[in-house]
Amino acid sequence: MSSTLIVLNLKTYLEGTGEGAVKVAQACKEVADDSGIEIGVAPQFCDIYRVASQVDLPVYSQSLDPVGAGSFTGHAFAQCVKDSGAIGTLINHSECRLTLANIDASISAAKGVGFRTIVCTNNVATSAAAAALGPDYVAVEPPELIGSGIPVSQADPEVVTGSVEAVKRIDPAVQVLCGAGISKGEDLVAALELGSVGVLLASGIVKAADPGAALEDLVSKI
Ligand SMILES: O=C(CO)COP(=O)(O)O
Repeated sequence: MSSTLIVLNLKTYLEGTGEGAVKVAQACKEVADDSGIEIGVAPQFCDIYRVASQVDLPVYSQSLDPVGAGSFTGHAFAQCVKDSGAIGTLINHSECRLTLANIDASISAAKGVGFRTIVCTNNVATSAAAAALGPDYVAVEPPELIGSGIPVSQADPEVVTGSVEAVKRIDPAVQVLCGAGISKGEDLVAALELGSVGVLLASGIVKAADPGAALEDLVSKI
């Protein structure tokens, strides 16, 4: 039985010097501690160090580049992201898409530093393709539902069940998350009932008037 995972992607919703990201991460930690459910947070690169050094919570980068040390201006180098305090990374988010070759190379770079890898996909076919590259998780998020407030579990349950089936067929060790429009307790329950092991989410929590209360609601039904 896989354990439930929630990853909160902060995207570029929060301005300032990281205080907002730390505050949301603290709310995640409180809810994780109270509920026993693993919650991770993916802040902007510039906030990783601050969040990871102030909050005892798994921190992910929002992407990672397939580069080593050297002349790679403007890239996110896995070792430095790790040294900043991250334990894993999103790869190929819909808002930060990569070529197939670079998804593969980013997974290798991430694994090279012991990172947990979450490859985002947009449909069943790309979920299957991502599974063939051997990440820890595939997170299926239909782009048209991202930020819509309409949960994928309701609007497109087949993309979740189809991804779960396809991924299992390709590599049973890869686990599936789903995301897009997830914000409420019933959305998380539905996501789990569709066979995913958790959710990747953003606006429903980050933009809520009280992110802590929104997180409490998210975990309230399991
Ligand atoms: O893109 C997402 C998480 O990575 C989903 O975003 P929303 O939760 O805002 O729909």
